[in-house]
Parts: sequence; C-alpha cells; structure tokens
Amino acid sequence: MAGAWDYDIVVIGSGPAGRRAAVQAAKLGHSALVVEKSSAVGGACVHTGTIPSKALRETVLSLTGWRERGIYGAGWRIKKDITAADLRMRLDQTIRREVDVLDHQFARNGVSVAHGAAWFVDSHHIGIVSDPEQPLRVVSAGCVVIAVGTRPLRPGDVPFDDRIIVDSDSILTPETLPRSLTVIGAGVIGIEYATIFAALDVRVTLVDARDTILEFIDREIVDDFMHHLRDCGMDLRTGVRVASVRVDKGQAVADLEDGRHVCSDMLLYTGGRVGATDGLGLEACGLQADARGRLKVDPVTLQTSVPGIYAAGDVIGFPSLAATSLEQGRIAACHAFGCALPAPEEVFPYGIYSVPEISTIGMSEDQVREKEIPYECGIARFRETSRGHVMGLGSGMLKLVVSRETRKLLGVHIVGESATELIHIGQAVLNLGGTFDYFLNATFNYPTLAEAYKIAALDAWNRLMPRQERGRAPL
Ligand SMILES: Cc1cc2nc3c(=O)[nH]c(=O)nc-3n(C[C@H](O)[C@H](O)[C@H](O)COP(=O)(O)OP(=O)(O)OC[C@H]3O[C@@H](n4cnc5c(N)ncnc54)[C@H](O)[C@@H]3O)c2cc1C
Ligand SMILES: NC(=O)c1ccc[n+]([C@@H]2O[C@H](COP(=O)([O-])OP(=O)(O)OC[C@H]3O[C@@H](n4cnc5c(N)ncnc54)[C@H](O)[C@@H]3O)[C@@H](O)[C@H]2O)c1
Repeated sequence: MAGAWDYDIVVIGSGPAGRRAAVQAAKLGHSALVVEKSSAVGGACVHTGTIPSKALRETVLSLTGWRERGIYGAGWRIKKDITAADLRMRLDQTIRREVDVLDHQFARNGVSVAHGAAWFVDSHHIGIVSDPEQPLRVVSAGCVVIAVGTRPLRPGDVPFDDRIIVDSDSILTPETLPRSLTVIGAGVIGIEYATIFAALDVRVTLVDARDTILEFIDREIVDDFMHHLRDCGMDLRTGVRVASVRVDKGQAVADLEDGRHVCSDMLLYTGGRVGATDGLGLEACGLQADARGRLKVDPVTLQTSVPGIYAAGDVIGFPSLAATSLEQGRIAACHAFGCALPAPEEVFPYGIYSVPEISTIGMSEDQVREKEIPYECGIARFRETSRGHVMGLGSGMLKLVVSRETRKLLGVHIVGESATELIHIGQAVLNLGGTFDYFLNATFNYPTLAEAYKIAALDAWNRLMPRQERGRAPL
C-alpha cells in the first residue's frame, strides 16, 4: 500500500478508539495520521468523560474524607469548605499528564497528528480545516477509521446555559458548587455524578423515566446500592418523565409529568449521547448514520459497508466504554492491514464509578434463571473481612453465581470499595473457564478485600452441599 497514498491509514478522532487504531497501525509498520479537531489529543475520554469524572470522584473522596467516615464518624471532614477551584486543580493536573503521555506515545511510534476538523472528500480523501484563515488541506488514505465518539444529547427544549442547566461536559467547570442538584437521567453518567455530588453533601434529586435503574446489573447489588443512595439522603424518583426544564429566579426547575416540581441550584441533564458524525460529509463516501448519529459496522471486523472505511468506539454504539473502544480501534487496524484478528473476549467487565463503586462480569442471577441453568450463589460482605475492619468498611458485598452442575463460575457482582479493581480476579477465572473451586483452594494475601472471593465461595459451597455430605466432598 505504501507510496500510493499520503498515509496508509487516516484516523479521525484521538480518543481511545482512534489512538489505539493509529498506534496499532504504526506498530505493524504503516504510516498513520490522526486528525483531531480539539487543540489537545485524548478525546472525550481524557477531556470531558472517563478521566475527568474519575479525577473529580477521587478529589471528592479524598477532600471530604469519605473513605474514613466508617472510622471517625459521619461528621468527619478533611477539608471543611471545598470549593469549585479545589475540584478543578487535580482535574487539570490529571488531564495534562494524560495528554503528555498520549503526545509522547504518538511521537514514539511515528504517528502524525493534525489538529483540525476532518471530513470526507471521497472514500480515500480527507479534508482537514484547522483554521478558517488557512487553506484547506486534503490528504489521501489507503483506509480510514472513523473514531469521532459522541457528545452529550442537548434537546432543544432544555435551556442549557452551562451554569445553572448543565450537561456532563459543562458540569466540570462550575463557577461555584451548588448546594442542591437535580440530575435528569439515571444512566451510568447520571448515577456517577449524582453520587459524587451527594458525597460532597450536596442535596441531590435523581429523576429517571424508567422504573428501575441499572437494569443490566444483578438486582441484589442494585438493591444494596439503592439502600446507600437513600442512606446518604438522595431523593430518587424513578418511573417519572421530566415534562420541561426552566430557570426561575436563578434556580433550575424541573417540571415532572406527575405534577411535581424539583427546584435546585443546578440541574444536570444526562439523558443520553449522540454520535459526532454530523459534519463528516458521510454522503461523500456512501455512508449514513442513524438518528442518533451512530454508524453500523461488521461486529467482527469493524468495517462499515464501504470497504476500507472502519468505525470504532462510541460512534458504533453499545457498549460505549473506553475499555472496549481501545480494543475496537486495535481490531479495526489489524483487519485493515490483513493481520490475524485477536479473538474477541467472551465477557468483559462493567465498572461504574459511583460512590460506592459497582462492578460486574458475566451473568446476573436473573439471567442465569432465564436460561434455566441450575445455579447457586455465594455472598461475602466486606465487613466480614479483616481488611474491611482495618478500613472501617460497614458496607460492600461480593456475589458469585456458580453452576450447580459444573461448578463453573458464571458471574461476579460487586458493590463497594475497590469493586472495579477486584472484579478482574473474577474476570480471569471466568474467561479461563474456571470453577469456583479456584477460590476455595487459593491462598489470598491477608488481610485483603480479595479475601471476599474465598468467603463467597465457601458460602456457595455450604449452600451446594447438604451438611451431612460436606465431610465427604472434595474441597
Ligand atoms: C462522563 C463520562 C464518564 C465516562 N466514564 C467511563 C468510565 O469510567 N469507564 C469507561 O470505560 N468509559 C467511560 N465513559 C465512556 C468513554 O469516555 C468513551 O467510551 C470513550 O471516550 C469513547 O472513545 P472514542 O475513541 O470512541 O471517542 P472519544 O473519546 O469521544 O473521542 C472522539 C474524538 O474525536 C474528535 N472528533 C470528533 N469529530 C471530529 C472530526 N470531524 N474531525 C476530527 N476530530 C473529530 C473529538 O474531538 C474527540 O476528541 C465515560 C463517558 C462519559 C461522558
Ligand atoms: N463507568 C462507565 O463505564 C461509564 C460511565 C459513564 C458513561 N459511560 C457510557 O456512556 C454512555 C452514555 O451514558 P448516559 O448515562 O448518558 O446515557 P443512558 O442512555 O444510559 O441514560 C440516560 C437515562 O436518561 C433517562 N432519561 C432521558 N430523558 C429523560 C427525561 N426527559 N426524563 C427522565 N429521564 C430521562 C433515560 O431513561 C436513561 O435512563 C453509556 O452507554 C455508558 O456506556 C460509561
């Protein structure tokens, strides 16, 4: 391919999907150009999504002393008056470091970067405008990866002013911290921000049209989580739509369809996201996005209906995670250059960085029941572990779902401190097709929260084996 085009591959967007596609292509010996319309690389992931929300969470947990309250009491605070500037400081520093690492990664691997908005002139030519004063640059490409991600959905009837009515981008730069916050949309983004602000002692009301939240998570874990939300004073209103949103006397007002109104200092609208495909000139290469701006691809190769044009990351929809976007970028680049495709992982974890964290992998109890697989569960509470005592944890649980017939691990579900890290132990056993005997027989570091795996496995074993047979059963 080399020589026929300016670049073997042009990647539009420098988020997780674009970054991984470009570096993978370079590692395979191909020339790659990343076009990024923002002034810094990293995508929504680094600048407005994953990383800022996690940095904000970490700042709130450390400045409030939230993790220590189990020891020193609910009134414990590290810093009494936390300001918007306090939150911004760590966030800016984290973003700067992430951008530095990415710039260096591109430079090291010989990936070229052009800052400017890209669009299709035709299926092998990409126009780039970096500055309206500068002439248009057109580059030719052997293949193209569309990795433009998504942006917050901003319905026309919601009067966003990025001060009182904000979305998940503008909530990162508040002038002052609100004393009360209404969050419309209890998807993952809404739940993460609602719980982060609740940990700051902000009075939070969370509204969602659906009757239940986090439908894809095991119900027992969600019930435990909901108990936390209510315990920290959050007003949770499910099964009710927001009819309209307005600003009245400097306050945000959400008028609910059930006739009630919710007033607060700030309102965060997190009712979904749309693919950033408008302005890409997709018609010039024969592609069309759906109503939510998303593109259809072959799920195995990530190639669109136009040969040589791929799409990866949030722009192709579910599961819309940084973790999966990275892998999709790699798969697209490998396929583009005829390299053997890595077998896709059978199951991947979900991590929700709410306060407390939730993480899950494999089948929930409801899913196992639906499939009529004979099963048993084992549960461990973090307060049963010595590490939990040392940390002052009064809550947190780990649940294993195992097959009665094969003893295979079917699912792991965790709510509580370090859930998003602990899940990877279960992921390894699950993806290697292991049984829960692994946890029964393994020696874990002590004291650790990982010990909860052993406690839960013993609980499952107790339930599986009638008491009189336990002495004869192999452990
Ligand atoms: C608040 C929030 C929290 C999140 N938390 C998590 C989490 O904890 N864990 C997790 O796994 N995922 C999380 N996500 C999801 C994660 O951020 C996304 O899955 C990931 O960023 C998607 O990567 P991407 O490469 O598809 O696109 P993006 O990261 O969105 O990057 C796309 C890039 O393309 C650029 N672009 C767009 N159009 C053009 C154009 N025409 N020309 C040039 N450049 C263009 C954009 O400027 C942008 O830089 C979160 C998302 C949000 C919003
Ligand atoms: N930790 C993570 O992995 C993480 C974190 C954040 C985001 N993400 C990704 O970002 C994506 C987008 O998340 P999201 O939370 O924006 O979208 P979402 O579509 O998951 O949730 C939007 C919610 O808003 C509700 N809603 C919409 N309009 C409403 C109205 N008028 N009144 C009441 N409720 C209304 C919907 O019922 C829905 O529950 C997710 O798919 C997720 O994969 C992942």
